[in-house]
Amino acid sequence: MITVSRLTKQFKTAPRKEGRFKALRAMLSRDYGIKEAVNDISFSVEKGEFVGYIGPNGAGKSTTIKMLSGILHPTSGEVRIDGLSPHSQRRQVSRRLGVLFGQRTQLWWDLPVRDSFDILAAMYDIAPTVKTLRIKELCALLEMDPFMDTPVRKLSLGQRMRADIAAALLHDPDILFLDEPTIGLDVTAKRNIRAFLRTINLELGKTILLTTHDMDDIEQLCSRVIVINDGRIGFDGTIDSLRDRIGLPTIIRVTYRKEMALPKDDWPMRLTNRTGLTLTVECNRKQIRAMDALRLLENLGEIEDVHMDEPDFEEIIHRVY
Ligand SMILES: Nc1ncnc2c1ncn2[C@@H]1O[C@H](COP(=O)(O)OP(=O)(O)OP(=O)(O)O)[C@@H](O)[C@H]1O
Repeated sequence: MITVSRLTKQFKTAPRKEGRFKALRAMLSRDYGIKEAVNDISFSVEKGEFVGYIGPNGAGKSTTIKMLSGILHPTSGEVRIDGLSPHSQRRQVSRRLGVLFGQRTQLWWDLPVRDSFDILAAMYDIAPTVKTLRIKELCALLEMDPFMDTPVRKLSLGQRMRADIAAALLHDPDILFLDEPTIGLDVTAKRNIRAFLRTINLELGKTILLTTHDMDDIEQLCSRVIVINDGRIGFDGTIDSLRDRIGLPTIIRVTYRKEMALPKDDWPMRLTNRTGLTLTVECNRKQIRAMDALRLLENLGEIEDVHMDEPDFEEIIHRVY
């Protein structure tokens, strides 16, 4: 559905510590620097996938999304959306694509939400009956009724984000590019938006590429994660395979009913603490499966309680960056 082949984007950058006009002259001459914002990346996304596209600040995420949606032209390489080029076949591609940049709104600031939707519907040539039905559905799903007649500038951030998501879905695209859809939202608003995105992915089969700095978004929504760092892809796979690759330990705390035996030296886990009848061990999922670890712990005595802490996802991502 989405194919990215050897995609590169270079930006010209003015030399530093130059005056304004010197910098301009440098841009026009050959005396400028080159920033490789995206450097030879390739990946493809199948229909119905929910992919997290993550990386530290300045890694090249927005630049990629802009090339994928036809806003920016690649320096080299190719993007295909359903076999079409987002740049040369922009109109056809835009019918299949919904794009959201969470930091900016695509709605008209001074107009009521309803009027913004009307303009967008006209731009996408949506028939009036279809438009009415779709707005009604989106209104119900995103609970927008209370603010449909409010000017966009008066909406809370959570309301504005819901209206923007509805705007991106108004023409019923199959593919969604979401750049920071939960930025700045409170816990409840985030939870509601995640639930909505999960529904449209699972029940309506929308293909979603999500850029976010919120690792809970990724962990709760994405079946696959692509990590970009300094313009290059550093990882592409499932969250579980990312956990395995980084290899942070799972921590298991076991409380026994009565005095237990202690592990032998050749144990495949590390005993980190013993307090009374409680043992804390670290095990690496690459070396031992959780079920096997529990079996070994059972051999030491009768277990009363088990607590298992998976490595923190933020910590895993921190190691990848
Ligand atoms: N128009 C431009 N001209 C010059 N450099 C640019 C331009 N746009 C982006 N860059 C540079 O390209 C790099 C990648 O930027 P991009 O906005 O894609 O990063 P990002 O991963 O989206 O970052 P963030 O998480 O902070 O939004 C950065 O170093 C940025 O400064």
